[in-house]
Amino acid sequence: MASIKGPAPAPTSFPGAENLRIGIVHARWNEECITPLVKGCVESITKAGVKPENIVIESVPGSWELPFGVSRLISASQVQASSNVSDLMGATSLLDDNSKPATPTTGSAGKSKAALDAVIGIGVLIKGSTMHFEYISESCCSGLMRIGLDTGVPVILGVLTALTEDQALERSGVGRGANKGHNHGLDWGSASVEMALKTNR
Ligand SMILES: O=Nc1c(NC[C@H](O)[C@H](O)[C@H](O)CO)[nH]c(=O)[nH]c1=O
Repeated sequence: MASIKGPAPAPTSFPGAENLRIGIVHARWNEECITPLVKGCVESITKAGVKPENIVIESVPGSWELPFGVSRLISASQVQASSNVSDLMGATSLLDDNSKPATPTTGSAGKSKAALDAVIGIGVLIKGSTMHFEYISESCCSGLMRIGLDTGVPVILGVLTALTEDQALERSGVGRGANKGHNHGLDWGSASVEMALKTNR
């Protein structure tokens, strides 16, 4: 019997997307999954009509740091929008020499002055032999939820909590077998644009 699981098709048009500014903060663990997930996310955000220069990509060491990184990026973009600071993150940038994002930052963070309209937190957690996975997963997901509710800026959950490497690879669209799976980054990108437009009404 075919599975009933899965998202309903995303909207096919996103009027107003050309005015949006979207942030992506991704962890740097399990980059064989992170890289396609970030690329899929950027692909669906630009396909929805967001200008590439309005997509800001930052990276953090791991999923534990995602809530802090997302929170920091949102507040920095709001400061920039209100005070026209030239560099999005200033001296305390999340992005430094040894933390280049999985894909080059498509946006030029210092150029656009609007605050971020939505942010996606992307991480890949793979169960190991200890309880580390459970504690990071719960803290990361509840932290990201809280930031969205506290700030009013939609925060999209882009965290894979996989029990096996194959689960993670397949949900990144790069499965090892004949079934490459589905790149969930595509869904996260569409969700960020939809939620940003719902919030900007
Ligand atoms: O342990 N496994 C993982 C992990 N650990 C690091 C953690 O997120 C954090 O960066 C460090 O504890 C430092 O604070 N981070 C991930 O994104 N995925 C994992 O699968």
